[in-house]
Amino acid sequence: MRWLEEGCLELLDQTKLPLKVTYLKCRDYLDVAAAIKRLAVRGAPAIGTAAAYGLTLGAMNLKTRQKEEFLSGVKAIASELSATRPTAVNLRWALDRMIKKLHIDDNEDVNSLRTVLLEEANLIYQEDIETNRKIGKHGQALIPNGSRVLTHCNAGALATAGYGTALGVIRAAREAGKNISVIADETRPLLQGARLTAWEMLREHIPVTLITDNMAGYLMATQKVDLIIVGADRITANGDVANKIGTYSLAVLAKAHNLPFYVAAPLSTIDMSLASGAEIPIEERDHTEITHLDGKSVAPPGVKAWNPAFDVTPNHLVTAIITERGVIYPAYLDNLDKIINH
Ligand SMILES: CSC[C@H]1O[C@H](OP(=O)(O)O)[C@H](O)[C@@H]1O
Repeated sequence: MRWLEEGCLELLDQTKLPLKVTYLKCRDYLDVAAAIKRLAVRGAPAIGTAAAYGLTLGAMNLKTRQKEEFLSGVKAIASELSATRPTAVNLRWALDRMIKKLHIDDNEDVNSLRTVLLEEANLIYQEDIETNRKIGKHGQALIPNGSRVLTHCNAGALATAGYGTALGVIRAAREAGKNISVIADETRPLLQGARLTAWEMLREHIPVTLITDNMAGYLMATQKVDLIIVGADRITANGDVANKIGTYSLAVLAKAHNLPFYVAAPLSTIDMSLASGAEIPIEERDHTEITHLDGKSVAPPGVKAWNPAFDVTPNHLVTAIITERGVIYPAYLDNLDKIINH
């Protein structure tokens, strides 16, 4: 994504990848909200960053010059953007951070507040890339040379402002000269692994092998993988992890096969207000994402389908959480508060 000087947000339309590289020009917050809802932009940090720019666009299009009216208008837009997807906490984190910027200096007029919002959105964007590089630096130390790394969904540059979280660790390991290969779960139903992770890796000549989700167990049983690394959409105070549906199954399999299971995520993904994963709102999406493939029905008409977009991996199945501040091991999670707030 990039902010264009004429005052619009340009988004790579991820629903069209890998076959088409096309861009959306968002000129109002409603364009961004629609893009988030249909996963044209997706991935916890990416939707937070896009929402920050969406709020900026909304504020620019508010006609009022009256400050109180402007502030309540911006807050209403933030609520609409926040409601687009319930699970990734980065969406709310980014919007809350933007709103907080509007109360610092009461002498600001509406126009200067618009500038404050754009500057904060740019900061969120730049910091996310820096954060991902730090996650990569800490995480690559855990990846032995020659590792075959299984990942799920897409936690790459496409899911962030750039560089990626789980794929950022892979990028950092390769930048450190390690010979790393990737195995990508296709990640039904929306195929983020097949369409997006494979695309990112191939573009950078990082060896990648695509598998269907139901092959992961046999891959581990036949010793064709050395470790698993995934992203996250929300991590609770006890270290439970919400991530793309299918992550929990991988974590159970990793435990059964005694393989390391790493989660790479920025601290903005950690929600200390929730004690455990049972409290995480899990997005349920339209059943046609399951019954149809590329617009064509693959199931008998009228069949019911259950389509939770995420699941929750309990902390005891997580080997470590890799953040920009370092690696957190579940056994020390009671220090999470100190790590986040030190
Ligand atoms: C870097 S966090 C990416 C995270 O978000 C994805 O979900 P979605 O594609 O529905 O936005 C998936 O859970 C990834 O791990």
